[in-house]
Amino acid sequence: MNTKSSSSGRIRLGEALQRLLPYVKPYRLGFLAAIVLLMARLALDIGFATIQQVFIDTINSTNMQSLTRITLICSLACFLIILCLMLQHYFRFTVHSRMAWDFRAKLFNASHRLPFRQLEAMHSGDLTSRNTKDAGAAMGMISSLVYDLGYNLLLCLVAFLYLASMDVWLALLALGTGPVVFLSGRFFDRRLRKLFTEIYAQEALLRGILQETLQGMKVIRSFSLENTLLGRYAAEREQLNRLQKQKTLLNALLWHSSAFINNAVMISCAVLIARSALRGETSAGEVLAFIILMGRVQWPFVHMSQTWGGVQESLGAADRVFEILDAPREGAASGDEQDSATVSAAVAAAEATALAEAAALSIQGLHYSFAGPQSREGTCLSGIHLELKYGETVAVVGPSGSGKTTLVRLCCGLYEPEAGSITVCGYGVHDHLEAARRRISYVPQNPYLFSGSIRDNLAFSDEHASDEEIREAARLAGADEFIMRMPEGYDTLIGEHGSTLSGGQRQRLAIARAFLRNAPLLLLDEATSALDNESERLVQQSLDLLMKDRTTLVIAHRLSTVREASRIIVLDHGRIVEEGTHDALIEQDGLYAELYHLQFRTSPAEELESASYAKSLTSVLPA
Ligand SMILES: Nc1ncnc2c1ncn2[C@@H]1O[C@H](COP(=O)(O)OP(=O)(O)OP(=O)(O)O)[C@@H](O)[C@H]1O
Repeated sequence: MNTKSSSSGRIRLGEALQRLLPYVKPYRLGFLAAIVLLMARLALDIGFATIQQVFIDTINSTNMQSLTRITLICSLACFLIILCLMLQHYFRFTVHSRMAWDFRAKLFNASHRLPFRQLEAMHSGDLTSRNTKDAGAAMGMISSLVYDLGYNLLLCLVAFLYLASMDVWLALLALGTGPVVFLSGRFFDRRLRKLFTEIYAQEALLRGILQETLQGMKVIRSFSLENTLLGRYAAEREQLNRLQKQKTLLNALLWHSSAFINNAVMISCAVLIARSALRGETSAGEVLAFIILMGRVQWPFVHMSQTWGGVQESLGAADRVFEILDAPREGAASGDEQDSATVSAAVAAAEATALAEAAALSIQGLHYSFAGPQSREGTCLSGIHLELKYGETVAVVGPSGSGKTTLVRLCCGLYEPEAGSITVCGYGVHDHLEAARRRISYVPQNPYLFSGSIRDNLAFSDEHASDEEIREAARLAGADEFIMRMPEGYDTLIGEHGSTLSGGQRQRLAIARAFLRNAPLLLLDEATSALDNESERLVQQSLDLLMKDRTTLVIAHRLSTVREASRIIVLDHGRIVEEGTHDALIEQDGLYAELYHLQFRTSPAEELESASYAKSLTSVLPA
């Protein structure tokens, strides 16, 4: 997905309207109220010209009583116009704001359904911009077209008819030049729309830099990178300034060229009507009414020209928003909708059969490349065959970049295999994504915690879990003790990404989530982050308990894990190059033996410690 500019996916106005108008439905009463108030304002606007005509003629007639009456009517009209404007403003913007939030909700949903590869390719700042500012700007198209453009067209028509009743030729002159004003503005349309798309993309880029900078503040400070990042921000900001300067120039040209044509026509018409007044054919009041009405015929064209500029802006934003809404959904081929409809009975029955017949995890002929199906470059995994029987623990080892993480992500259905299939407890990840995912617990190296309470973070695994179940999961993960020591216990807020917790505590919360989920297949990426010895021991203890009686595919970084695994598979350049038990592979003296000496067996003392630790664990684990 192009994050810098999306000029390729340009949506037409008709199509955009067709897709945005349904959002009006829930708020149609407020929407209609704003239209009715607009019509009232229109009537008052036109009526005001007549009132002013009478006002001036009354001044000339020096009749004091009539003057008082017309002054009161004039004030009342002013008051009503202001009242209409206020109420209309209230309804218009309340409805717009609600529609924009509904639209954002739909976009948020679609963003969650984007294939993971697409998400990886986009900057989160860009996606945030599309979900917030761009969505609001795209929805702004409805109010611009209905309230601004629609109102101005009507005002122009009614004022023209009124004017024509006074002088048909001057009315035609005032009307005839209007389209020239409007069409002269269309000259800028294409450029404006492209510019707006570029501005939105550039703003998204800046938001991304800001977001990254704030999140990486610790690293930035410790490496003294402030100036580098500020420089980068300034360069991108400068580019945004350049684009905004171009936009301002174009808008100035658009608005003022139309205002110039408008003024020239107004002055010519005013001179003609003034000459008629000098000849005694028209009263002073009629001259004033004529000039006001002429303004009402002409000005809408200037205003429409500006509104049209705003519509181009909305279309620029809509291009970026619809790009997300129209992107393919993750697991589009999956039969989960039907699956979830019939989930309770049919799936439970199927599960019994699946459990009896299928392997916990079956990977057949798996091939995956980051460069896409047509490319031979960037092949990440190739010809992977692997079966995990229920209760088995298989360790995956391999040099950095050999494809271990990618393999786990494919099992979770985050990537779509180019060839081959993955089945979890009998459910194909491709065909039954949700069903397969419900049978997986994934414990990553760096668990992601949400800002909120500990309880909320744990309940993500099972929203129906009771407090007791949550506590039991935390107990099993060795987390209950430190949670209870916190001021608010399970209600303690843990800050953004769990920033108030230590690495070991975050790991144990991730393990507690897995206990709570209680899925038959555990995918585990062992933490390599520098945990201190005590934390590592506690985390290891919880993990061993979690793995007990579960089928586990583990990216192993610990000696104890590889030793205890029923099988070890060794990945190299995306292929399984060795497979067997620890002892068999050591004897084979291939890549595993090499890795073992380099990666796992750092010192004989450590090996000894690890072996005795493994022994001690068996005594603490429940039978
Ligand atoms: N999102 C991505 N886009 C393109 N290439 C990627 C992406 N993620 C990983 N790769 C590439 O795929 C290969 C395998 O990466 P992977 O993360 O699966 O390796 P790994 O064995 O888990 O490595 P490590 O042990 O260092 O974590 C690497 O060459 C990596 O550069």
